[in-house]
Amino acid sequence: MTAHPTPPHRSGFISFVGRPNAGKSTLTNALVGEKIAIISDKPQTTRRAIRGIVNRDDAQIVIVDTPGVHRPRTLLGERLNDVVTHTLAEVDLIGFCLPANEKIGPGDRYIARSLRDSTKAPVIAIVTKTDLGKPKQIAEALLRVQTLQEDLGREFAEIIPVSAAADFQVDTLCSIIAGRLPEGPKLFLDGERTDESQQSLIEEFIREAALEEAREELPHSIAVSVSEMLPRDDSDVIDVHATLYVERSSQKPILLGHRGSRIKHIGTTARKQIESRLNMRIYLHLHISVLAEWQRDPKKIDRLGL
Ligand SMILES: Nc1nc2c(ncn2[C@@H]2O[C@H](COP(=O)(O)OP(=O)(O)OP(=O)(O)O)[C@@H](O)[C@H]2O)c(=O)[nH]1
Repeated sequence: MTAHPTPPHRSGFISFVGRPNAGKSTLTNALVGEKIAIISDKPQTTRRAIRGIVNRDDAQIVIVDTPGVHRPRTLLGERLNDVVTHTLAEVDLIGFCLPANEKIGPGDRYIARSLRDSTKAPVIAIVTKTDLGKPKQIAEALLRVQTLQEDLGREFAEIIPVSAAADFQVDTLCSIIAGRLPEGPKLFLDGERTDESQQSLIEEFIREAALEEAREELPHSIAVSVSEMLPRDDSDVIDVHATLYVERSSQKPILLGHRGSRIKHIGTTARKQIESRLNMRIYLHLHISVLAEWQRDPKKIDRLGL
């Protein structure tokens, strides 16, 4: 009997791109197995590159979840696009997410051309949300995807249908990604799932809770900044002070709710998420402040660390 040689360990970075709502965050979470990127029904909720790490016996996959590439309309949009281009130039692999239940549009072609211009990394076409389509539609979607190769300027390394929601082919995708990373040792220690700072994660969780509450009224106008995290002397509780920024004073009461009921609810939801995900005990002090037109002002964006 001949012993099989152990396959080499691989490690590297992958970034998922795709237009808003393509399912990038959900896929990241399905692969990493923990809620790290924030998810929302509203597009453009992912504001910064968040890394999730998948540790396997044969590979370590570091996922850099980028905001959707899109034509910038505001300064914040431009910054997000800068982050994206910067990130794309440095990754080993790209996963281009294309929802099975939607036609390929100008947005997808724009992304394909951005990829052509900004990276030489292999691109895997991932047809997402297959649970939303019939087999015939999925087959058609897989064919349609190939037309993007013209804009991409090269062939896709793979084309694979997945559903993060129905856990269809997520493991297969994981193996494909692992197999395409360069040989190398682990880049992050075991047990580490994200290198995003605790504070940023806390901000993301609060923002997600606020979006859940005020989805209809304030789709994009909420930013969150943690100002202080103070450990208590007499217990392991940490007092976290955070501010939710809205753009207009008329938006303040929306977040406050009747007698502060909404902000209270946001606080409870966020605290529970933070405590269970980050394994810490906190007391959350939430404040609401108006930062007028923060999306268009570079100084204000800097203040929020975006
Ligand atoms: N049915 C179904 N819905 C999905 C699946 N993946 C994602 N979704 C939903 O699609 C919506 C968008 O998913 P996200 O993961 O936030 O998409 P995204 O590409 O990260 O979006 P942005 O952050 O806006 O760029 C959410 O409502 C998800 O619940 C899936 O496999 N099946």
